[in-house]
Amino acid sequence: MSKRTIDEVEAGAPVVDKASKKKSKKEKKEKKEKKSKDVPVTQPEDTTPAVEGSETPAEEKKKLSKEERKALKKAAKAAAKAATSESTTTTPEETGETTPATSESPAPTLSKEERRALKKAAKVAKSSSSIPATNGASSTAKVAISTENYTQSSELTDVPQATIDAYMKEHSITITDPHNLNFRPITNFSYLPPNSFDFSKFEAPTPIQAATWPFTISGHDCIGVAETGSGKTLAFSVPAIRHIYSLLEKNSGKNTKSLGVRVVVVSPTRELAMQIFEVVEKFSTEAGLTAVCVYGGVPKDDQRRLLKRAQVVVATPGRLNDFIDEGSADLSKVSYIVLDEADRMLDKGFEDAIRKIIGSTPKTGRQTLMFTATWPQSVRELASTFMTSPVKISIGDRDELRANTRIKQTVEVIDQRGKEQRLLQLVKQYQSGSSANDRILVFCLYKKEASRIESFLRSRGYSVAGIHGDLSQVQRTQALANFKSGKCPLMVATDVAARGLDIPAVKMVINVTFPLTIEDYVHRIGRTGRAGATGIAYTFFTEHDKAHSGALVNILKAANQEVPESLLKFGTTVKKKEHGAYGAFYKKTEGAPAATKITFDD
Ligand SMILES: Nc1ncnc2c1ncn2[C@@H]1O[C@H](COP(=O)(O)OP(=O)(O)OP(=O)(O)O)[C@@H](O)[C@H]1O
Repeated sequence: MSKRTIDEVEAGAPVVDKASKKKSKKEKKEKKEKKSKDVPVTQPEDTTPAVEGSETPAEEKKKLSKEERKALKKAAKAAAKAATSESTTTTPEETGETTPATSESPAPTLSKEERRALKKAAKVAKSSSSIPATNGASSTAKVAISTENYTQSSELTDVPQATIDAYMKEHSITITDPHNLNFRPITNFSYLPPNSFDFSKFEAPTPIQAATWPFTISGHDCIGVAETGSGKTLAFSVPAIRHIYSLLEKNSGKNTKSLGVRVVVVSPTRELAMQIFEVVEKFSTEAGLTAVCVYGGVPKDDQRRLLKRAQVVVATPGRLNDFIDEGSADLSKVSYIVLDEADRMLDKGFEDAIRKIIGSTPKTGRQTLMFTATWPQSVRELASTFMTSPVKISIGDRDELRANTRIKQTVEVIDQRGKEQRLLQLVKQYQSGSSANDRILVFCLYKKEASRIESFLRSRGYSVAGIHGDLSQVQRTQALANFKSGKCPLMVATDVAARGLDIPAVKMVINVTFPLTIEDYVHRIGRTGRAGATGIAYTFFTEHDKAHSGALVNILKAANQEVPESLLKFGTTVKKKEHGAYGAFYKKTEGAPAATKITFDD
């Protein structure tokens, strides 16, 4: 439990009866003799947990002498100043946004009186019997939370702590929070701050939405890791729109057009960018905002024109950088940036493009979010260089690579030459009779291979859609639309379709050739079993893929799937994945603050 701070005390320490006041006086005298030089650790300045039924700050201050109040004020100022000067996230004057100071801020140098007042205030707070643990996830009493951009709803505060604990445990939610905030998960849409979002088609927020929203809405950097198909898009889209709302509130009088681009979401593929855009555009339009999707393979003119008046941009890195280079994209006011499929975006192939995009946004006053289903060690160090004291939230044990457990995985060790016939058998078996229109997604590794498999299936009478890099964007978009609508329930794709695509009711994924990385395997099979559904995945494994056998065995075991003997024969050693710049091992940043890690796994 973190120490209570001056902010918390000012925000509302509880009523103190005479007896405790007397005791407090006595303790104060004893402490005074000890002359301790310690100063309580400061909390982030926008974190002001108030205790239910507590006093107002003014009432609380009455309990201190005039000099003590004065010293207290001075101490608070000094603490705030020290915290602000340490924090790398500063407030853009224009928006007046929150500046989350970090718990790593050093204790300021205080005078003797200030220290005394601070101690007294801390003691007054401590002497109350109704002070809960300050960590919302594990405390035993109700805590009302209020920060500049987020106030926990009173209904959520009223939820019994046992219910919150049960929710955290049921969904294996792990929050690593360097700020020691006490946010409860937003387990019901009605607990969100007032908004005009239409959530009517959903019952409740998914765990990644529930757990990240308080942190993202309140303006903190955040890494969200949750299984494929778990609703990460809404997890970052809802706070994105709220972010602009709060900018508008703070800039009342300004119209939306003069805001410029404030929100950027970057995605690794064009199709995923378009899919995210569909979600974001709906919310943006409802809020009277303009969103634009910027991606390659299509003419630039329309995108360029929309960029001039957009507040929200969803983009693939290449095209966005083109626009930055030609001066059509001004990212100098961006204050909310999301890397979706963050580990892919930080991978070698995209790293430079991402550096350039992030480098075009303001260094300070920017909220940076990263979302993914896979979070390999190899990218964590690099990620931290783009973020300020991020809160890390994972659903399930995601420090180790995990596949969605609702997907039934079957691995068949096979001879290279037998792949086509086995593929045909499976398609026949799963697309027959009443299941004739069930969607099957077939993954290949290479574009040429995808074309060949597509032709092969077509030659056997199947209507097949294809999506890979050798096709024009128009062909790709059409193929995906046909697959989504069910017009063409069989699609052959390369890894361009592996990540993020949310295609309704894909019954089965077949990996004809194993992907380049084990993370891609998890993403590929994650095209099925989405939003709580079940799914099936078949993977052909050959001698050529043996470097992946150990990692694949681990994935299968962790998801309680059968591990074939024939796969074990290839060995169980897992090769560490390396990042060119950071090597195979993630090294903790020297001097980083110890974060609070709350794990609810059994
Ligand atoms: N609260 C909710 N309740 C039920 N379904 C939801 C909820 N939020 C989102 N969904 C649906 O869940 C599906 C998957 O969501 P989404 O595509 O955001 O998953 P994801 O976590 O980003 O997956 P991936 O890791 O594959 O990118 C979508 O169809 C979306 O509409």
